[in-house]
Order: sequence, then structure tokens, then C-alpha cells
Amino acid sequence: MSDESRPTPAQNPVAAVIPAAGRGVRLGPGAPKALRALNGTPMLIHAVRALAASRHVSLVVVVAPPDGAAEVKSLLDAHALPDRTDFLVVPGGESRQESVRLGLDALPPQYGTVLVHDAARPLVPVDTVDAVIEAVRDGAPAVVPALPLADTVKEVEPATVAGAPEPVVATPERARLRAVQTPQGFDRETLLRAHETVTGDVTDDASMVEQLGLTVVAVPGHEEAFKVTRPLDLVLAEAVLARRRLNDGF
Ligand SMILES: Nc1ccn([C@@H]2O[C@H](COP(=O)(O)OP(=O)(O)OP(=O)(O)O)[C@@H](O)[C@H]2O)c(=O)n1
Ligand SMILES: C[C@](O)(CO)[C@H](O)COP(=O)(O)O
Repeated sequence: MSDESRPTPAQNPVAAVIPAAGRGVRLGPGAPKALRALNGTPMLIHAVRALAASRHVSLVVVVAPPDGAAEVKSLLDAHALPDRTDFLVVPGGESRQESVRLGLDALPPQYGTVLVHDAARPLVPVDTVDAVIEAVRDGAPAVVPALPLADTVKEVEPATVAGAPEPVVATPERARLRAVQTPQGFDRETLLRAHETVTGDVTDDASMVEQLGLTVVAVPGHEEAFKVTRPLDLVLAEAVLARRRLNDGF
């Protein structure tokens, strides 16, 4: 798209969909993961603030646990959030993919750029959010924040019995691999088409766009955008928040 035909930021506002309807099975027993506290504040509130910190994001759609929409609305009302951002809450579904689709269904028509961000990545820095938005506004139909890997990765023949040794079948060249984070950013029409067209299990939204045959681009991610998945991740998240408080001097 030429610079002249590209919509200005005012003509193309950004909405963020935050799927937060997961149970958090890998985190262990307790409340749905997004509602668990990090330093006394629900993980979801951290994630909402992280996205609303971008001055480009004017709407955040939270996809709540299926029977938790009223609770999530009360949580949003009870916590300080930027006045310039609008908030919507919708109930989620059985899978991440279904929850994202339910969030997309709630989007008003004026939003041409859409971010999809895991509530489980509560500490993503605003610079990462803005880098994704900028790449979409520069014309990419789909953008992911991504980091190089620190471990060597092996492809295995998965064991049929848990804990049994698994034959290694390949070692992909690590320099070409990236660990992909969120927010993932999209031209709205592309993301809607992907969700209408692609069936089957996927683990992120960008891979649905890849299945349409379109190019997805990666921009630098951030180590603080990690996903809170297992109990040790909670320890790391609280340590990051403590470090931020020290650096901010309060
Ligand atoms: N039915 C679902 C499942 C997941 N998610 C959301 O998708 C994001 C990434 O999912 P994940 O980290 O796997 O969360 P859970 O599904 O809660 O984790 P687990 O697989 O351990 O249960 C999370 O913000 C989660 O709330 C969702 O909105 N709806
Ligand atoms: C979308 C995602 O965070 C990109 O890394 C990831 O695929 C989500 O996986 P999960 O198993 O649903 O947590």
C-alpha cells in the first residue's frame, strides 16, 4: 500500500482482544488463571493495563471465563484504567481459538487493526505492543513478536506412554527458529477471514493467517512478555514486578 492510500492512525483505530477464558490447568488448582493475583492484582488487570498503556489502543475486549463475565466486569470497574480506552467484556468458549472468535464478534466496525493478546502474558512492555501496531500500520497483514531460542530444539516421535523415552527424529537449525509471543497484530479483515476459514487445532492466530497463504512477519519480542503457564512463571512474574517497582523508585 502506498503512503497516500494508507489510512491515518485516526482513520484506523486499534482494538485489542484479550482471551482470558482459560482454566490454567498447568498452573495447578485454583481460580481461572487470568483471575489469579500477581502482587495482589489479578493477572488480567495487569494484561489490560499493558495493552491500554499504548496510546494507539482505544478499545480492549476482554474474553472472560464462560461463567465469569460479571466478575470480570466488576474487576475492571474496581481497578484504575486509562479514561481514553473503552472496555467490553464477553464470555469465552471451550478453546482459545473459540474465545478469540467470540471477542472478534464483539468488535465495532471502525477498528481496522486488531491485536490479540493472552491474558497469560500480563507484563508485555508497551514498546512491544507499539512495535506490533506499527508493523501492521506499515502494511503487514499479520505480525508476531518473537525471540530467538536459548535451547536447542529436537523433533521427536511422541511417546504413547507418558515418561517413556522418545526417539529424536530431527534437530531444526536453531538460528532460524523463534519463540512467538503476543500481542499478535492483524489487519482486521485478514484476521476475520482466518477465523471464518481455518478449522482444526491451532496454537496461535498468526498460524491461521499462514494457512490462508499470507505472509506473517516477526518483530522483536521481549523477555518480559513471557507466558505465565506453570507455577515457576508466577515467581518470575512477581520478581519482574518487584524489579520494576525498584527501577521506578517506589
Ligand atoms: N478456552 C480458552 C482457553 C484459553 N484462553 C486464553 O488463551 C490464553 C493462552 O492460553 P493458556 O496460557 O494455554 O491458558 P490456559 O488455557 O488457561 O492454560 P492451560 O492450558 O494450562 O489450562 C490465556 O490468556 C487463556 O486465558 C481462552 O481465552 N479460552
Ligand atoms: C498464542 C501463544 O501465546 C503464542 O506463543 C501460544 O501459542 C498460546 O499457547 P497456549 O498453549 O494456549 O498457552
